[in-house]
Amino acid sequence: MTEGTLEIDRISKRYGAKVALDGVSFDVRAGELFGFVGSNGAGKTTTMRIALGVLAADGGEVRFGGRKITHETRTHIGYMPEERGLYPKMKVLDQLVYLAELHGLSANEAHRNAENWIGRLGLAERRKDEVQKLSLGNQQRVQLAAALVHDPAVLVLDEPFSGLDPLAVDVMSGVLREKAAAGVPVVFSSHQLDLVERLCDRVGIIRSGRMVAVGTVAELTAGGGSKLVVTAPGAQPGWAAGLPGVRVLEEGATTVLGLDPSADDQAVLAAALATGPVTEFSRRRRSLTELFRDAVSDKGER
Ligand SMILES: Nc1ncnc2c1ncn2[C@@H]1O[C@H](COP(=O)(O)OP(=O)(O)OP(=O)(O)O)[C@@H](O)[C@H]1O
Repeated sequence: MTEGTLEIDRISKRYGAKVALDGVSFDVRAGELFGFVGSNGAGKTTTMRIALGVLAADGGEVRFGGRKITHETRTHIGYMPEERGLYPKMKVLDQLVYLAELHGLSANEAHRNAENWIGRLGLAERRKDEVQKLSLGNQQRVQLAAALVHDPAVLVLDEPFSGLDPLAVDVMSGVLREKAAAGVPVVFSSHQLDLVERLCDRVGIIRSGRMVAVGTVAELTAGGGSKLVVTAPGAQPGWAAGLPGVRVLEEGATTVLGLDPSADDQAVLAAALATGPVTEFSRRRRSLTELFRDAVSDKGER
């Protein structure tokens, strides 16, 4: 299957009277790692299940490479469900081989791929163990291997990082980046916003079944002014009060100032220098976490 963009186009879904998705659209481009974030119950799992085709949308369409996803193209998607879907009593290697064969690989290819991912994901010593006897983190590694074992053209992962230790997070991050670099559109949901900010090329924020922001982290955090961190050891409290477009957010050994887009940072530097030496003067843009709080504030989801 060739490279392409995964397009989620105006999908909607109701559960009875509850509107879970209301015209959700976003693209995950070939070679892109896309972070899908939103509060509990915002609609992430519903969107991903529809993208995979295990759940039917009431409206809208999902396309890959310009074509509507069909039963055949669906087998080219690697999916990691939130409710981990492994066979508890099956051994790790047997399970991966079985899943690869189910996706149409020959016995030889299935074995080769299964052993490859077992090695890559640090599961070599567990390959003959039943899945149910593994720790949760290792079960998750097997689940990732299960999503990858058939060489998918698209990866859709529901909270792949939850419950992983820092080393496993590094392994997972590396594998996802590598797949993206190989031209696979990769979308994953997560509540770990620092990780999403660090890892993803683009991010989409969903709130109550609607996309409220889509873009690179730099694009999304560019608006709304920025912060300046100033350390001027000789400064007296109130040194920055009254500077145009400047709000004092924190004052102490280090002062944190909120700057409106119109504020003149050089005037702030001059005011700081007027108090004596300045040992730190740096801009800090909004973090994804701050942006997220603003984007989803004032309403719970459930
Ligand atoms: N099978 C179902 N029947 C009825 N309502 C459902 C069903 N599945 C999900 N919902 C509702 O649809 C909304 C979206 O749920 P969804 O699981 O997609 O959210 P989510 O963003 O994945 O949440 P979380 O971060 O908690 O996993 C929620 O209000 C949820 O209660």
